[in-house]
Amino acid sequence: MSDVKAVGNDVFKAPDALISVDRALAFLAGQVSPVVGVETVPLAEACGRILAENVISPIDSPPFASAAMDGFAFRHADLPTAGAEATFRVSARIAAGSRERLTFGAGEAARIFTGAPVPAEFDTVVMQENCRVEATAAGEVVHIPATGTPVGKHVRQIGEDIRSGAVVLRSGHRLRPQDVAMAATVGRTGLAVHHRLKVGVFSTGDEVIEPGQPLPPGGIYSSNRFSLIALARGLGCEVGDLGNLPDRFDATRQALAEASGRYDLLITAGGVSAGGEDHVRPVVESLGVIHLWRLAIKPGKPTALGHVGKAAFIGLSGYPVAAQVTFMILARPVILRLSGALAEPMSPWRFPVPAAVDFVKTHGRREFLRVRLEAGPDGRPRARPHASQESSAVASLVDGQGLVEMKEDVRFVKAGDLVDFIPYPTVQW
Ligand SMILES: Nc1nc2c(c(=O)[nH]1)N[C@H]1C(S)=C(S)[C@@H](COP(=O)(O)OP(=O)(O)OC[C@H]3O[C@@H](n4cnc5c(N)ncnc54)[C@H](O)[C@@H]3O)O[C@H]1N2
Ligand code: MOO
Repeated sequence: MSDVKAVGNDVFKAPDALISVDRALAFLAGQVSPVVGVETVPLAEACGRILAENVISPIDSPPFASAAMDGFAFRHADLPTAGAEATFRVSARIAAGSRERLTFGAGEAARIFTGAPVPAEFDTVVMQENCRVEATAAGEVVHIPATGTPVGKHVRQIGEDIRSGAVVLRSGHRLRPQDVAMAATVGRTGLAVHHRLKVGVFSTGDEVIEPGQPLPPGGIYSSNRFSLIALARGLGCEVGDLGNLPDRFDATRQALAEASGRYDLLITAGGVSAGGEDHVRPVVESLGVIHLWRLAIKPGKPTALGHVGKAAFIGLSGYPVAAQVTFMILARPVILRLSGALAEPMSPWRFPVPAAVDFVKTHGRREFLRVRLEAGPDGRPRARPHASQESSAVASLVDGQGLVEMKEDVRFVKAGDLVDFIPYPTVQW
């Protein structure tokens, strides 16, 4: 995020006004730009990284006309227009990798194998299963049916997949296994990619206890750092676990100020709502700026976005479900844009799925329900909301496969109506 005035200044005048998710995303799309440098990595290390160059193919692919099947290469014009089959003399054997320059006369064919170069005189390959080979005194011959193998069949033409000079991968793209394979296909050994975004993650709260410690009265085991660190790593970030902040202004201020010099983005969970012990937002305001705070989203209303010094800042709700859902919807595009992944959409893809039951919503926030997909009567998946939609109900996330988005103005969805389903992230997302 660049150092801009808060877009939501006007809404702060009305204490109950919330910023819509669309408005927040539009603001982020306009303001967040890459902050990370570029390095070259070997192809084997490139998956999951964000490309920082357009990759242009210097070659045609396939680089030569090649056989797509094991069989016989021949000149289609040598087939008779009448009669059941034609007989060709098999005058060569061409294996994949062959570099021999062979010449052929009329009525000749070549035994050829998948991936082998098709000689210039030939234009067609017939599968070996479809012809008859015969050993004669004059050598091997092959009988090829006159019909059933059209001209050009089973020959992969030069440049059929990729033309020399074509852009095969675009800058800003997050590299998947198939993309790395594409780079190799055009001969690359390394790629220019963005440095990994450095993300520091804090949890907050005096009640928050590390797993492994005895649970005191009023204590709760910390889960947020585990989910948020995993989610950020899944987006390719280099993540620092910065521990838990106590509910004290000074300690929070010192920790955020110190971390802001070492990370591109700081993420906190908890301490951003309106209570007297919620110090995170006042601390960020004292060190930098809050661009957006209080969104019309459920769960995760108190989410805050801003800057601490040069570091971008995202303050998520402490409620575990709210923290994870708002990460998926709001932190994800911020991280991708800061990381240089400009080709990624701001919002995750949604897929229409029928509702298994009636869905009711009683508020005007955009809601993300945790749902389980179950097989409907037609065998197709349909979405059933988890029994508890509380922001604290970790089981609601564990139990299902994704979220259903209910827009601000939607109050009721009938069983069988299509709803927008967003799958949960997997290890890399
Ligand atoms: N008067 C108001 N109260 C609240 C409002 C409001 O508008 N006015 N908003 C509510 C909403 S909505 C949410 S969401 C929460 C968010 O509050 P915070 O972001 O300040 O989060 P905390 O209060 O620190 O924590 C909430 C909840 O989550 C537990 N928690 C915190 N950290 C962890 C952790 N690392 N692992 C597991 N659980 C954690 C914490 O103990 C609390 O129970 O505010 C409402 N209040
Ligand atoms: O926005 Mo909160 O997560 O509803 O409790």
